[in-house]
Amino acid sequence: MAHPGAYFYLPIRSLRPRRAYCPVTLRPQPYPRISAQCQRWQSSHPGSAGSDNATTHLEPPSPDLSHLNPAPDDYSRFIFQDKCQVTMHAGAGGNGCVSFLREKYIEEGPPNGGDGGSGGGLYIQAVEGLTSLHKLARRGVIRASRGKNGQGKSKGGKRGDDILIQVPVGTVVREVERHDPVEEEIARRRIEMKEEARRAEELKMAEEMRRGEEMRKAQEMEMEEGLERKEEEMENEAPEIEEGEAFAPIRHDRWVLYPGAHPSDFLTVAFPKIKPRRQQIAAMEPQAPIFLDLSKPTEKPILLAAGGAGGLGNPHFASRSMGRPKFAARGEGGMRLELDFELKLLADVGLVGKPNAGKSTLLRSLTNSRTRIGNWEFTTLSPWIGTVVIDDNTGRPLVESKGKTRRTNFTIADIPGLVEDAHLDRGLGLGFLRHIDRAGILAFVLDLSAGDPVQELQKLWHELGEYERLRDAEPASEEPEDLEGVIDWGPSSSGLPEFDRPQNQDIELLSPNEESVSSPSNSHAPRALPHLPMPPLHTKPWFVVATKADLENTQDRYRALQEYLSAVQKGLTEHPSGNPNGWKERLHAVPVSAMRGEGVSHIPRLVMEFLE
Ligand SMILES: Nc1nc2c(ncn2[C@@H]2O[C@H](COP(=O)(O)OP(=O)(O)OP(=O)(O)O)[C@@H](O)[C@H]2O)c(=O)[nH]1
Ligand SMILES: [Mg+2]
Repeated sequence: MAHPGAYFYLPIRSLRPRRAYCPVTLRPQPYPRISAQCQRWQSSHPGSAGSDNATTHLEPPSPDLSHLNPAPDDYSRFIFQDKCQVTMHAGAGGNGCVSFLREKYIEEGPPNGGDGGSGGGLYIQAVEGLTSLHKLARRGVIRASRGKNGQGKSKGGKRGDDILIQVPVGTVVREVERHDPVEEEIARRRIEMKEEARRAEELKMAEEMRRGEEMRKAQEMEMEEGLERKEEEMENEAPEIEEGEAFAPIRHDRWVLYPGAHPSDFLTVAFPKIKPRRQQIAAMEPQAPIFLDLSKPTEKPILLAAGGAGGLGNPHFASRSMGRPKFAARGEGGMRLELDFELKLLADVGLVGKPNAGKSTLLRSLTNSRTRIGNWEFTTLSPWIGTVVIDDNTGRPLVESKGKTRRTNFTIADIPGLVEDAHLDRGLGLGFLRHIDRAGILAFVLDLSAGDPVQELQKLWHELGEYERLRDAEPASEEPEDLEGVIDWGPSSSGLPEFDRPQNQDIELLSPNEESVSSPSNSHAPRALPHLPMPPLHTKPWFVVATKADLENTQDRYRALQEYLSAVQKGLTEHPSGNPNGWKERLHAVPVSAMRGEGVSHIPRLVMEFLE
């Protein structure tokens, strides 16, 4: 036990209770205006913003609001990419092995070369939690590994490792180009067989003509010199050599030769005509050309391209006439795919507003994002995606989900500010209007302190409408004039491809008479992909976030905005987009002070209503 005298030496400061850090005392100004507006909004929307327990969960007392009004250098860099093209290679199959059993007293054992391992496949999966394609874009070329070669003693080669690429939900994958060695080999064989059939036909005709000629000559001779002389002539004729029977040069791209063999050993070897092979799993590949609309998370990875089949070892070629074949098959090559990835759904909610409206501050107050905030226009120069976690990762949802799919979070995109005539590429260009196009729900962020919010809303809708008009007119003007040789294809309406390729289609040898199957997959010219079809902007659910409600003279403006929206909803006023079919089921204007973090808790509730 310490001596009571010891306390005498302690500094007096340490004995005093520490004063808790309290932002309220640091910023003593009350904000009665926003609180009053929020309360009114709550009472008018009892379902969505009541004073139930969930509110207290959603809006825990924030001890520190400095992150909502940060210093100019307090932000992080957000790398974002919504489009990219990637070249992907499936692994080639390993080669078969040429080997023979060697044992004591067995001089020339039977063949025992193992088969090569199959190459690694390419898989894709859409997962939640990813928001950008920049990681994929950085990889550029992706290769699955090759299967290992077979070995002696009938040891098969190890199969190559598969590659799984993960993309954000809402990604659309389209094929730009493909190079399929198996398909090419099939096409080459088809040409060869046609050529052979043509040559056989020619020989047959030549033979018939020769026979006819001989008959004619014989008759003449019979008449002129007699039968004896004709027989003499026929004996002197050269023996028939069928061109088709000549041995073709060895195809080293298809065969592995026994290293111990001499090239002359193969002069009389007739290499079997084996069909190009595919792995069984290749039947699961989506139909070419690939079009995948990954609008939902995919539980199981989807196969894009199976690796090449492994080559067969030499025992496969043993026959009665050739007991010890000194060759084995090489593995089939892997497919090369050039794929275009595009985010069709950037985020569940897109923040649309003029520069300096307070979009980034709103995103900061809703999420943990560290987007840049500044009191000047174009603080945000590229989209930022934030995730609103609605179950706090505790398993107990803060917003009760009524739908079957229990969502635990949703994403919000902070998009650079929209200026007047943005559709004419003013401001930060048309690029970010494309991002607005890719948001599921539009949240119009209106600065109540900046002027008439109704007018502002109408201007924003006008820009969107003009952009939409240009966007829809674009494909026609971009159509290439010369369409010859371009293979036209339309994305499947069902989104996900149908896995209906017959199992044995790939290993079937086509008869020479068969017409060549159109193979759009093998067209080598890269195709200009058409624009992704997007739903019309005016049909998307939308709501208004009336921000900076803590400032002076904002109450009347908010009231006017509310009246305007209820008139639109009732059909008394034209939809701000000017389109009679514009979405106006449930129009809300949520007053918030993003900088104070007040009123923002209603937004997750509202968004969840829309999402369900
Ligand atoms: N008083 C008040 N000021 C706010 C509020 N929200 C944002 N601001 C201020 O408004 C200014 C602009 O905020 P930002 O969030 O950067 O605006 P923005 O819409 O992202 O602007 P851009 O990125 O340029 O398009 C900053 O100085 C913020 O502090 C608010 O609710 N109340
Ligand atoms: Mg911003």
